[in-house]
Amino acid sequence: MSAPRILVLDDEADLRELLEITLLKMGLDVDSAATLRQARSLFDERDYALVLTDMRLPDGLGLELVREIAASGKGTPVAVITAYGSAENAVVALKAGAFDYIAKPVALDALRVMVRSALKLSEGAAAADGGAVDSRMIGHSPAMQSLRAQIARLARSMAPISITGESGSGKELAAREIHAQSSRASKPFVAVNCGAIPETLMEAEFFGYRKGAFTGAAEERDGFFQAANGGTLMLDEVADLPLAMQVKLLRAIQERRVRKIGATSEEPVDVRIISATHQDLARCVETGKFRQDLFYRLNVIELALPPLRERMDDLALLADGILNRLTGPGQASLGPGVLEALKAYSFPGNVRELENVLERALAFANDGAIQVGDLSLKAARPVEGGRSETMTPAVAPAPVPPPVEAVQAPPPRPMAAPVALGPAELPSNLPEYLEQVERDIIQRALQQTQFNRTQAAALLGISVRQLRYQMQKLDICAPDD
Ligand SMILES: Nc1ncnc2c1ncn2[C@@H]1O[C@H](COP(=O)(O)OP(=O)(O)OP(=O)(O)O)[C@@H](O)[C@H]1O
Repeated sequence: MSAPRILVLDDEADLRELLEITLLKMGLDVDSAATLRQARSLFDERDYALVLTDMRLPDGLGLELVREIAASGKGTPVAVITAYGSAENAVVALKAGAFDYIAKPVALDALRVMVRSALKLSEGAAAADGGAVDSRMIGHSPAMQSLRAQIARLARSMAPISITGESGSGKELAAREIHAQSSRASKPFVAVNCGAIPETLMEAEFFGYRKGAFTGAAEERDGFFQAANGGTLMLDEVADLPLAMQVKLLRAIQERRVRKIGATSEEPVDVRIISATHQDLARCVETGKFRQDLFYRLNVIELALPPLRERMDDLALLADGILNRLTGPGQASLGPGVLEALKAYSFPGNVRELENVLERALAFANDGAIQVGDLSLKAARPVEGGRSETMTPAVAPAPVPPPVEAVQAPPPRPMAAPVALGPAELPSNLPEYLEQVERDIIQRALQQTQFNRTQAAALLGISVRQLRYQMQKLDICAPDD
């Protein structure tokens, strides 16, 4: 079998030669061109495993070739070579359908990594992995079909993706799916909840540290970037990143290099970034909470997940899939009227809430047959500012109590409500009293939101990080802890 063939398009003879030699040494065949015209005619004649093009050419822009190849339907990955510091060009090329980019001066180690990644795509390795991916993503609604098609397309590129969608709508699941269908599938997928890391630990967590870099650094440790090397790093709740960390992250993404705390040199990292948030990032930029340059970098391609209430056609399939996962195939079922009751509910907590509702209902159900009375659907309440008006009216909780002999619901978590004080009364121990009040309020918010920390934090007007910190301090556990 002949070696994969690469098309190199660059008008600088020196750089073209360097690229040719590097690729030949990798055992690949190379054709090269110095103008767009030559490249077009070569591309029409042959199939390439990768096209590598400079941006500025004597007879036009490399971007034109990117667009033409994307429209050709051949599925050939194209990577662009951008001038040093012209991050904007890279973003434009990625948006136009480029698979990846590499900045001048071309670092040969990074070039090799990129080429190998492109080859995996061309060899169909990704298709083999991706096609047979054991997908957990359920749904046949038009919204889900379009989402699947977008995921398949995005999996073939290195472009940073920003996933938006309400809490529990499946943002992390979609990110995992993109990774699983990509040429990076055999490498790690690392998901980081940016809202859960204390600010003081952020740099160490993201970039790692050398032994002795600070008090307590007894061993050298990798950060998230090193852990995700070769794979995908998902930055969940990215809007919660403090501004100082945003600067460092932008640098790491742009340079594709990170420096461990205490290290004197940087190390290259090959990581695809997927970010997610349930907040409006553009709005965060307007209010100065999020850096515009980082927003621009992360938001190259946006993937919007529909809320569950906008794809109720999927409800039966989803319920089936969730019940199968919880009890095993065919062990649980929905009784008369249950699906209708679920469909009439607005699911502010989306698929996660559906999972919780079904799990709880199962605890009440006889022999796995869930009845309307086993569902306890909450009155809808606003999830975040401004969202509530889009919700459909909620169903009142069904009045039928579970039969006495039914499986007992899990015992409620102990809630030490604070002792109410009379108007003239003072607590004998103020810190203890305040702790009790705080614990009681946090527990109530968590129970109201079925332990969805993001929603509970929003209800209480604090960040998820603050909520996690308080939960830890007050020793409040969620069922999934
Ligand atoms: N289409 C789907 N099919 C099956 N399960 C799904 C689907 N979408 C979401 N889920 C499930 O719902 C739960 C929540 O999904 P996920 O964690 O991906 O949501 P999220 O949007 O990232 O939530 P958050 O905003 O709180 O981080 C998970 O258990 C996930 O497996």
